[in-house]
Amino acid sequence: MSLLRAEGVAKRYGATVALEGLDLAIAPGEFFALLGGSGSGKTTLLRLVAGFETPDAGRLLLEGRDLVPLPPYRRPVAMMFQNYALFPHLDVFDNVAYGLRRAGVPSAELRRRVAEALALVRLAGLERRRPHRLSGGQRQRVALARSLVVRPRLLLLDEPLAALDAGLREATGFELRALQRATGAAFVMVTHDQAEAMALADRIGVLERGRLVQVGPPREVYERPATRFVATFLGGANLLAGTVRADGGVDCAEAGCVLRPAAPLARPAGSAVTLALRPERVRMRPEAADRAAAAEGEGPNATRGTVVEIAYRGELSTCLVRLDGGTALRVSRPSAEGVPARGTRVALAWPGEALTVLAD
Ligand SMILES: Nc1ncnc2c1ncn2[C@@H]1O[C@H](COP(=O)(O)OP(=O)(O)OP(=O)(O)O)[C@@H](O)[C@H]1O
Repeated sequence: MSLLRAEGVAKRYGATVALEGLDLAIAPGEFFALLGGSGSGKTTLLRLVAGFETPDAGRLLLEGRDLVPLPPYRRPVAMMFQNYALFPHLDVFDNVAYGLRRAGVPSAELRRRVAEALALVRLAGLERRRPHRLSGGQRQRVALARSLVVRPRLLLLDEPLAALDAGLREATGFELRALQRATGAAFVMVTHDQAEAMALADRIGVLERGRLVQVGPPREVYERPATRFVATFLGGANLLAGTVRADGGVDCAEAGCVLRPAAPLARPAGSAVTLALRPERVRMRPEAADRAAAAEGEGPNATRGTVVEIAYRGELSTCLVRLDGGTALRVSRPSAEGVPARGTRVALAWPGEALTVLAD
């Protein structure tokens, strides 16, 4: 049985539709990432589940029980806010103990559970510090301890890593995963960072203007995006528009070749279609390098162009290749393999399974 079920959940603020008929099921112990651009409704969904807002329509069930009539503190749900929302006048111990005191937990048990939570986030020894004397990473861990000490079945995290610097973010991400495994709670994390969502989550849900447009494991969502938005939001796919041929291929003037996906398209000849092509799936060779390259730029799924820009991104470099038809294609490859210089004529080719047909 799923831990949390959202059925047809809708929320608007005046004329603004924040969420529209949203259906979602979260499994016990799952790490789920809600991914979407600014204003897509991510925080609204968390606030509805936590009980800080009421849905206009639809149902929210936790283990089959209706959550909506319950006040926030009666829900087996904790929320960690983006700015951590620590009490500045309370020290670490009292910040973490807050929820237990409110629930009337006796003091011996309270001390034991706070110690346990602080050990879990590796903050033992800092009990008497106030938040302003902690680093950003330590504050984040106090906020986590405060959320976990109440032993929620579900922890909601709003951009938990956003306030940390890049170096700390990856390490903290690993810690979040380890904490999630250790506690067995389901985590639902909101983020606008696709790399973070893919690295941490068991499943990703992509929100676009209040609608969940795709839900699935990171690899599936990345490799088989359902819509243009998902294709470009996750990893910046190339979008190629064309017309379906009678043989199931696609005439694509902008690519300057016929596109041939792994399976022929079952759409009427002449219909318009858009396909996604991931930058890292495109092979690229200098045009005159050898005979193989001369053949590589011809036939289906192959074209030619000129490297016009190169962006070095550490592990990967992305080249912008201006095709002879005028369109620019993004092509990335491991920096260690070397990248052709700007101005180099290149032959490009890709396998049929690198093409994904989009719904819109
Ligand atoms: N209290 C409110 N009053 C009016 N409009 C609101 C309120 N809260 C959210 N909205 C609107 O609802 C929509 C969804 O907002 P939400 O905060 O859920 O987005 P988000 O995906 O979390 O965005 P961000 O990444 O920028 O935090 C936005 O258009 C926002 O302006």
